[in-house]
Amino acid sequence: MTARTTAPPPPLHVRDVTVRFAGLTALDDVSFTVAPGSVHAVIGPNGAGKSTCFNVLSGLYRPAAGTVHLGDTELTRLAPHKIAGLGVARTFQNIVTTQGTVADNLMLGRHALSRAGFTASALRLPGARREQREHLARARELAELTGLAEHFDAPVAALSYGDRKRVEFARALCLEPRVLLLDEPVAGMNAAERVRTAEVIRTVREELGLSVLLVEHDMGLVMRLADEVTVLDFGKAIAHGTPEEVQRDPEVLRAYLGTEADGPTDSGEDAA
Ligand SMILES: Nc1ncnc2c1ncn2[C@@H]1O[C@H](COP(=O)(O)OP(=O)(O)OP(=O)(O)O)[C@@H](O)[C@H]1O
Repeated sequence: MTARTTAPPPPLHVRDVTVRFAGLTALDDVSFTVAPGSVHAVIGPNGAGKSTCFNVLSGLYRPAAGTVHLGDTELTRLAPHKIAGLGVARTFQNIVTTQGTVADNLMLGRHALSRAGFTASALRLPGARREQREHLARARELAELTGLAEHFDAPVAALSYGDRKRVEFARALCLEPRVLLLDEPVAGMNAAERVRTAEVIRTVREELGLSVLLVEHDMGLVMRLADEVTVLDFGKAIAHGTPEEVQRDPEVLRAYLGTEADGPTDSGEDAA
């Protein structure tokens, strides 16, 4: 029994967000909405503002203007741990765990949800022990869902790169998010690992009913997985729509260097 959420997640609204670094406008009045339970991708050429957008959503950057809301709750300018606590969890592009076992890493994710205090856990009081067992059972379920069950007690350092990246993914899921932000989830993976990760993302969305917002350069993954795509270019949102719509959008083709051949097309050898 993996499903936890009974109600669909609230929509995530990004409204008129602007971020400036000295003279550079990294995000310029960007708006989009991640619909409940959807997979929404943010794409764009290098330097378009995708990471900046993620950093605003997860509380690492404060926008000069604009707001982010999860349903009616405003997230703008909250600290990252508060945003995570409100149900928006993220993975990082370049952080891949090498310490401890898979179980240890997933339990770190559960730690934020722990009701028993540190002292009660350290003293192994009965309530804390029960809670610990429940968290471990849930961590095991999420390891199964992300294809890591057979490695649950294995040291992370012994896993393949793709499996290690999925440990990060599973750890974010351990926060029981309603919206999951995935920053280049298949970056650096080989073709087989990309296919596997795409399947896992699809399964997780279906089983847990959460919304997924992803930044990804692998257009095969984006085109097959996303319900909706927002295209950024030089900090502006130049297109929104289904993968098919944005692939045909002349503005998008121009942003990806002018011709259809250079555009965000699916090469056919990518994920899923
Ligand atoms: N901390 C920062 N200080 C100054 N400029 C920054 C900072 N972070 C990003 N930028 C600039 O803001 C713009 C948007 O960068 P961002 O990293 O968001 O783009 P991106 O779409 O994620 O690019 P990539 O696909 O290459 O990762 C770029 O011109 C970048 O150089």
